[in-house]
Amino acid sequence: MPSTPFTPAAPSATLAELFAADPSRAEEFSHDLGGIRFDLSKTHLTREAIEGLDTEDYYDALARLFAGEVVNPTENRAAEHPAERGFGSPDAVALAAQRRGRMRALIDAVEAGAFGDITGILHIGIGGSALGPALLVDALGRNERRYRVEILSNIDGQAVDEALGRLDPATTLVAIASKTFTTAETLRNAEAALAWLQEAGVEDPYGRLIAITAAPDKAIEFGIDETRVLSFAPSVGGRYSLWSAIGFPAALALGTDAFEAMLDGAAMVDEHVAEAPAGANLPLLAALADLTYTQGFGAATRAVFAYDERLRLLPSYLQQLVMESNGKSVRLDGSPAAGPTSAILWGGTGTDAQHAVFQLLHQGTHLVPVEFIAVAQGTDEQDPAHHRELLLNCFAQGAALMTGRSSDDPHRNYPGNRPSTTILLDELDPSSLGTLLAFYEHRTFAEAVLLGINPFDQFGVELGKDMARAIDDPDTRERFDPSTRALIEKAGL
Ligand SMILES: O=P(O)(O)OC[C@H]1O[C@H](O)[C@H](O)[C@@H](O)[C@@H]1O
Repeated sequence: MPSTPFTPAAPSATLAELFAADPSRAEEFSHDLGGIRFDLSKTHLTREAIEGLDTEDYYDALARLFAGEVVNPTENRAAEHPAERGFGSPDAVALAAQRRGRMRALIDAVEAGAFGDITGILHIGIGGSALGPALLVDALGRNERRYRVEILSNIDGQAVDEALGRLDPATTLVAIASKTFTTAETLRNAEAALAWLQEAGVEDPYGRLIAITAAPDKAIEFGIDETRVLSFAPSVGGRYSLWSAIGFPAALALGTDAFEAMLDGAAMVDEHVAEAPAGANLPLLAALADLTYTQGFGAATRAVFAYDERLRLLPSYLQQLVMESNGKSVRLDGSPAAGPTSAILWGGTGTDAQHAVFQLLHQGTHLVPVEFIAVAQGTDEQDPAHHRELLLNCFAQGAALMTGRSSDDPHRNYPGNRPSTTILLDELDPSSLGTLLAFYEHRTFAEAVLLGINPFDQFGVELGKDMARAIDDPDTRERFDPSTRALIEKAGL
């Protein structure tokens, strides 16, 4: 990890000037990988900034990541999610493959009718145990999903009722997904699902439960038979876990071949970062652009807009990946971070967002680097005219942000010079989605290395959990502040 923090400066040239100075800019700053065009040319990245980047620490850290060394020192752990895709120590790769074989066998058993006539799956999990599977199923299983999949995350009883209401207890499997198998929301919702099966008179309700966890003993303690516990390595972080058994509902709904294709698509990025020189290493370039905006330009946020309904869950998936990883204030050695770390990631879908939040992007006082994600090929079912307009809108927004339009009337003046990255997938399929998500993982990792922070712990979420326990106990509740005590009283708790 770097001993001096990396702080890129904002280049003085505008985007228009950068394009004017270099006729090959569009080409030079666009790269293709796994059927995806990554166009970074409308950012303020410059050849000088790339050449000036000291990448020794990054490639060292990458080698340690792939070797299964401890890259998460605050928890004394490796981060072995790439092993799920074949990149890691031989032991980790072999173990991941063996566990995937068990998942496949369980899916085969479901299909062979071992659980009766199953038509739906209730996947209970939260955070990294829900966002990835939800995205995969929503993005890839809209037209050909083989099972009805409901993802239940929130502790809110309304969410429980709604999810259960869409399923038939007689033909539903319940997957309880929790890395730790201690998460309060997930366990509470699992109890509710079990009661639902019992009340419906299902003969062997426990026999319908599947556990997905890195703590198999706890799942067995819960009452789930060992044969139905799918495990994954504790060194796979929650927000990096969709490649493991956490992806079970997607593998079931989309088929194991599709799931494997997604892993292969992700492996392309592992291979890319390991081999590409810095000037062509896409996640590293994107991380450099990110830091140029947070540190050089003082941008607090970064916005991601999916110009494809199938990717509408991408922003929320990325929020956890990016902000839980790099939303830190201290460096690896505990010293304060030298400047801003992760941008606040937000976003939505195009074209909806154009009619809601783009005003601020075009004329507001905040600089917001924007990311557009689009798919060149629409679905077979879709009217091509709609898809054409969707894409044209997407590209028009990037152009408008960059070029602006001057007017003597300040209200009608568009300053331009507002950056965007465009990620254009040839088509959306398991492989390209795997590539896209692994690109974001590696970008987040590269950014952490350049900042000298640990992207793999998340102590920030623990305090609230402790307080939630303490607030439920009348003895410790008394020690809470007057505002909180008054709220509890007002709510009648
Ligand atoms: O999978 P689990 O152990 O149930 O954890 C679920 C989620 O909750 C935690 O609070 C963490 O912030 C997340 O990183 C994690 O994905």
